[in-house]
Amino acid sequence: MRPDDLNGGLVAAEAFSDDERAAVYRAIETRRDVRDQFLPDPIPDNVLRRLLDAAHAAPSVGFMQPWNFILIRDVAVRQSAWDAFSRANIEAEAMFPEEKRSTYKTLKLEGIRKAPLSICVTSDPDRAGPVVLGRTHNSRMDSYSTVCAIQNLWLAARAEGIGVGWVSIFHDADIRALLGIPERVEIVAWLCLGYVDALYGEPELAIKGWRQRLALEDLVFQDGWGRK
Ligand SMILES: Cc1cc2c(cc1C)N(C[C@H](O)[C@H](O)[C@H](O)COP(=O)(O)O)c1[nH]c(=O)[nH]c(=O)c1N2
Repeated sequence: MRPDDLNGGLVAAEAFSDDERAAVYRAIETRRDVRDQFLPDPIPDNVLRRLLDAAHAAPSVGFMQPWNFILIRDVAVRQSAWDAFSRANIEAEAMFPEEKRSTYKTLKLEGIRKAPLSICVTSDPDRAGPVVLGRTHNSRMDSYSTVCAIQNLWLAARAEGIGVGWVSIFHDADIRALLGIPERVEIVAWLCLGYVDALYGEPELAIKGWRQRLALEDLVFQDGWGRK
């Protein structure tokens, strides 16, 4: 819409109905990071398109839309990604204090081979030229934009009965080489996607005793850092 159009492009923005609002909060509250509950059923193209449309509707700094979505169904490619995860996960375990290592070892932290689809989400810092509106004073804003796209996809997937798991335990260089991603492009996420018929009611890491949800009251300050 051009700026001289009637209403300047504005459309009505009434609050959602009770049911619509409940659905939005339900998606937010029941979204989970999925590692093991994936069913093998493929995600139909039209459903995948809805998820990608949701991601592509995300806010982005200067409207730069820095994301790309590399769809990976190939079993051999997913196996190589799992190998990269597996090597890194051994290193990861050793980084924790000794008393946490045995618990760490019991955690399932990826679903790369079980989920029928992986999506590697990348962020291209050069998408909108060297000077980007809103990124002028903080160069990380393009990555943050891409994370917004991932969250949109994650929530839309919940509404579709599709689980999503974010995997970040790998050396970038391994995934970069595997998928031919240029050096200048940032790898933001490896996502595992598949239909699910069960989800944990709380974060799996909380249920398995790794870490509990913090009290919101402790995280909200009034008019300055630390002021309750
Ligand atoms: C940036 C980023 C990176 C990762 C994750 C998340 C995010 C936001 N999470 C999932 C994470 O553990 C999970 O979100 C929390 O434990 C909270 O659980 P729910 O997402 O509410 O189920 C995650 N989980 C996992 O098993 N392996 C991983 O490598 C990662 N990496």
